[in-house]
Amino acid sequence: MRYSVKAPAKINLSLDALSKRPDGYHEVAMIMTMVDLADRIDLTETNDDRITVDVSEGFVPNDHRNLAYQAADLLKKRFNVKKGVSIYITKRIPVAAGLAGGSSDAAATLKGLNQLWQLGLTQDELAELGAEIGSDVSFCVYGGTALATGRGEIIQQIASPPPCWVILAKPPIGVSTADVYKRLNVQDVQRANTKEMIRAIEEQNFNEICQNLHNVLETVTLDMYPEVRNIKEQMIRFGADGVLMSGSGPTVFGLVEHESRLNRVYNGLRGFCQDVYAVRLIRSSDTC
Ligand SMILES: C[C@@](CO)(OP(=O)(O)O)[C@H](O)COP(=O)(O)OP(=O)(O)OC[C@H]1O[C@@H](n2ccc(N)nc2=O)[C@H](O)[C@@H]1O
Ligand SMILES: Nc1ncnc2c1ncn2[C@@H]1O[C@H](COP(=O)(O)OP(=O)(O)O)[C@@H](O)[C@H]1O
Repeated sequence: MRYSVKAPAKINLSLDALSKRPDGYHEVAMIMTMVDLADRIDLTETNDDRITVDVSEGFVPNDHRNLAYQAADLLKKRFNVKKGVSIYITKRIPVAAGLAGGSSDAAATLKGLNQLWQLGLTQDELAELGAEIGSDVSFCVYGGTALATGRGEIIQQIASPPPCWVILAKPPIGVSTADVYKRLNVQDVQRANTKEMIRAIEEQNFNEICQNLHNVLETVTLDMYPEVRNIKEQMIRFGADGVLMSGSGPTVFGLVEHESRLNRVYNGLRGFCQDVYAVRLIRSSDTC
């Protein structure tokens, strides 16, 4: 038996870190939404009670360190599954980019194995299991657009933003999420306007969404990597309507309302960056 699942990338339209928790994580308030740049997870049931992982890109681990492996291992142990699975990951999402590629692969594996092994788990149960793998996995189980709080695992789904293009530009650096959070001083950052961002999305007000783009982790990553600051400046220079770094970076995204401006922004960024993508927001009514 085989089962294939798409694993879309996410961008953070707003990311606030409110405090440092006793467990070492940060209390966050984030608005996240999916774009149609996705990995593909192919799951093939085996009878040898083993989990194997192969990845189309060599620099992603294919053992217990892979988040898709961890998702399969969690389900096998928690539900005493004796069958095995061969996992093939076709990577399209840049790695260590602030786009939750690994987290989305884990979420897609949870959803796919729930079907393949007929576990009968609900989406909420899968999201709860996902939180044991990583803070972004719960959101990736639900998809759509959501307010994420706690360490990122408490999900309240909200309306989809109005349709627009998204230019993603990832400079050739890998950023450690842990390192960025470690360097963050939550007392010393300008708060994000989370409520205003939610209202702008619910009112489908594209200009207000662009005005309320805010990511407190930029203060760390832009100081560590000036090339990220430069990409932001170029995105604005070539005419994106709204610009922000996604997650812990280094990917910068530009929101573009009208397709007529898309090529100028895309081609402009290609002059500064190899990894540039023109993608669309996935509205929750879209199939994925
Ligand atoms: C920054 C964000 C924004 O969406 O995404 P990415 O940039 O990774 O895509 C997320 O908060 C990343 O989520 P995720 O990548 O799943 O983080 P985890 O694996 O759970 O944690 C990695 C490390 O980041 C730090 N961490 C993570 C989440 C959080 N709320 N506070 C933290 O301090 C911790 O040091 C933790 O050990
Ligand atoms: N399925 C996976 N895809 C990508 N990276 C993975 C995966 N499993 C584990 N990793 C590891 O996770 C880190 C990057 O995770 P990723 O989700 O791509 O970045 P980010 O958290 O910045 O969005 C890398 O160190 C990579 O080796």
